[in-house]
Amino acid sequence: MTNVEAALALVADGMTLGLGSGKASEKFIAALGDRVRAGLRVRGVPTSRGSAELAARVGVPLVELADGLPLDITFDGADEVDPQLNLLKGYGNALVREKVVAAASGRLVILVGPERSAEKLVPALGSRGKLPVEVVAFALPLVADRLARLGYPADPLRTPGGDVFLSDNGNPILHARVGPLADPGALDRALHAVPGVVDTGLFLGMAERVIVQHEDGRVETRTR
Ligand SMILES: O=C(CO)[C@H](O)[C@H](O)COP(=O)(O)O
Repeated sequence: MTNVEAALALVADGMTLGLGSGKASEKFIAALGDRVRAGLRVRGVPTSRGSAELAARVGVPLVELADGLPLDITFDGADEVDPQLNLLKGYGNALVREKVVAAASGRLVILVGPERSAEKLVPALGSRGKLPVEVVAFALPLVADRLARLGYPADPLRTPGGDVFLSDNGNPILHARVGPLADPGALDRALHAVPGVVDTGLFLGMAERVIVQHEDGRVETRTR
């Protein structure tokens, strides 16, 4: 059994599902498409243009968030998972829509691995060194300055051509250089207090379970 198969076992006919972004989510969406073509009736709310395109290609019916509320389960990936199942997300730049869709769901189930699973299971969030923060373009200098004062220098993500990258929401994303965070909740609150911050990659107290596929193929489910 793979972590995707373990996740699919949670899906029932008639559910409305949040569809995450990134490689783990893409595997889930592709496998969900197989089930839909075999007769499963579900609807999906995508968290990025990429997930929407893949879901449409594999035959998963999509609905707008307004027509999907309340969602039953969101399946997504993560960049870091701490022992309490707090998450750091957004290396794939879909953090705002991912957090909105997760918050609109009764349950958030996270798929990790097999790629980089050992690296992603961290003792403290921030261990991989990067925290994405989406901001309103006008506020970029202010938020970068506040981050630097907090001890986390940050630069906007750029395209290969050197332009400031814009998310699906049309906003820049600052990548703050962080280390293991002693109090991620305090940092999240401090950042949300800065005008122009749209959201951070800290998903605290949101995940119900994390289904890890270790590099040796073993599947482990962690619940909160
Ligand atoms: O937060 C995300 C995108 O914004 C992804 O869920 C996260 O980056 C994990 O992606 P992958 O499954 O490709 O490792």
